[in-house]
Amino acid sequence: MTSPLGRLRPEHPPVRRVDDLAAAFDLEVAGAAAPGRTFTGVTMSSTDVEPGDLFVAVPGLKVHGARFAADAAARGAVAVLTDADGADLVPADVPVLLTPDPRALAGPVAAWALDDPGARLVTLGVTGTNGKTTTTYFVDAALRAHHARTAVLGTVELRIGDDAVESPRTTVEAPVLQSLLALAHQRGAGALTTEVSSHALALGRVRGLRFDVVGFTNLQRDHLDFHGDMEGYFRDKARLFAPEQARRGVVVVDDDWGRRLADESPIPVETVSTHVGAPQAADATWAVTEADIGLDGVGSRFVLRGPDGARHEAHSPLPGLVNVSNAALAVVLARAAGVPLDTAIDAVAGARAIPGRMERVVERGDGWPLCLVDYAHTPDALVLALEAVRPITPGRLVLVFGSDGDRDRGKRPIMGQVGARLADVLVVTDENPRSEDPASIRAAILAGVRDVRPDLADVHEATSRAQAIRDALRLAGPDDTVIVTGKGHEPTQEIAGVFHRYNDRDVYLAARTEGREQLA
Ligand SMILES: CC(=O)N[C@H]1[C@@H](OP(=O)(O)OP(=O)(O)OC[C@H]2O[C@@H](n3ccc(=O)[nH]c3=O)[C@H](O)[C@@H]2O)O[C@H](CO)[C@@H](O)[C@@H]1O[C@H](C)C(=O)N[C@@H](C)C(=O)N[C@H](CCC(=O)O)C(=O)O
Ligand SMILES: Nc1ncnc2c1ncn2[C@@H]1O[C@H](COP(=O)(O)OP(=O)(O)OP(=O)(O)O)[C@@H](O)[C@H]1O
Repeated sequence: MTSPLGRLRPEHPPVRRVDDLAAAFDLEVAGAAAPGRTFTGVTMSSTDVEPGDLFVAVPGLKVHGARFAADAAARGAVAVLTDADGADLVPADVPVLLTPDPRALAGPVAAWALDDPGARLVTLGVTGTNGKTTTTYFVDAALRAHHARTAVLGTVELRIGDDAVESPRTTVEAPVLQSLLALAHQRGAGALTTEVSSHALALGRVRGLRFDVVGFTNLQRDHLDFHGDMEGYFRDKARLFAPEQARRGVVVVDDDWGRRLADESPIPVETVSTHVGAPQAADATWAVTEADIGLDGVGSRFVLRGPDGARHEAHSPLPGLVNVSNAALAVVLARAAGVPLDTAIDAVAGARAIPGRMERVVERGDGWPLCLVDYAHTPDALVLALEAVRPITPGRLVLVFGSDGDRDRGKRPIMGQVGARLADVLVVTDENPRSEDPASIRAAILAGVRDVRPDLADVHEATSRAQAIRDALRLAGPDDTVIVTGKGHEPTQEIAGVFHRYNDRDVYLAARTEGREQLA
């Protein structure tokens, strides 16, 4: 992708005085005097500093950002906001604003500097372990049907209207979020939706923005290295449902965590039950009361019962029951954000493909199998993905997969077992080996495959991911489905510390352009 969003900053930002900032946030000014000094931007990373910026130096998990204050000043930073430890590291000629917790203040200060851009458009945030990306794209589809232009931020990309850049992470740092809100407003967007990761909530990346509506998908075991235990993980997620962070919320109550969040939420919430026949459906504000998985592979039909008891026919445009959950949540979120219900239902039904999320890259026909890309990179997600694809596969299900290096080793044989149990033909290959030996990762996966399929029938191994996809296409017939999982939209593959440009979708498309006879 090129960079049509430029520097991710608004044009002609307001000019702010450093001493006005100090007065507004009751900050002590140390170091060099600041009278008359002005700033026009805020950043937390010295490498992103532009002339005229305020540099927010936070105590990091690895290093104190103030170590880079001299670098920031050399690039044109006019003042530094930091804590007492950081202040000692700032060059004497640079004004310092002191706060005990600079990370917590980064968002509010950036919002103040840009005249609170979040208040000028409708804002939505989606959190939860799984389904954030999918739900934000469904919500965005509904918002697009109601606003002339929208923005969507998350793991896949940072998009305003039709301009997009690759995203550095699921939720950008607080000053970047505020800049994007201002830029989106400047470019005529009426609404912005962002994924909100648990890391973002723990590290204050959405502070300073009060969302109009926030949503919760589900909570499953993940990221416990960072949050400590499930209780800590839940507490961090629940921060999004605080009065200073959001006006109202929508919570999927399919799991115990969602029910607890709805019970304890200090902001008003609507609840959504998405499992047909679940006991909580009776008390939920909204409930999915019927769901038929579409056998055409295009998605599912479902019925959403509203708070007044009315039944609404709706559709999820992606396969699998999880996407009925995501679509139901998206419809209710969009309605809470002001989109008429019927408009939201129609727009979600027609949502366009989400990069790397059950993405149909090549349609079945002309001798080609149906070719999909999905981001499933955990055993649970792989089960869901393969179960969703089975009903739309008249022939054999061909799976191309691997597992990440330098990450959870325990899941590798489990991924192998899942693949061997639920797919017919396996091509085991590499994901992002990072610093590990790719062959030993594949061997760990194959050990799991062997537990289920000791003779390794229809099991193949490929040392290059692109070759693995081509092998799968060669093995697949027109009634088969090929699904490549694990990397989704990712534009690179990390091998031995080097990021190589690589994308699963591109490999499918290149093969189709070359023609089936060239696949050998
Ligand atoms: C665990 C975690 O989230 N760490 C975040 C944290 O890093 P840190 O505290 O270790 O920062 P540090 O490296 O010690 O540096 C301290 C400060 O010095 C600054 N610095 C550093 C070097 C330099 O040259 N100049 C400079 O100014 C840094 O910008 C930082 O502000 O603060 C940094 C900046 O504030 C973040 O960039 C960094 O995110 C890292 C890159 C990251 O990968 N985070 C992942 C885990 C993450 O946030 N993931 C979630 C999604 C999770 C999911 O659902 O899958 C996400 O939202 O993407
Ligand atoms: N509602 C859901 N419940 C459980 N699993 C889901 C749900 N929605 C999607 N998934 C599975 O999780 C995987 C990731 O989906 P998605 O990218 O939408 O989630 P995410 O929360 O954005 O995750 P990530 O932050 O890793 O991108 C998909 O491959 C899908 O198989």
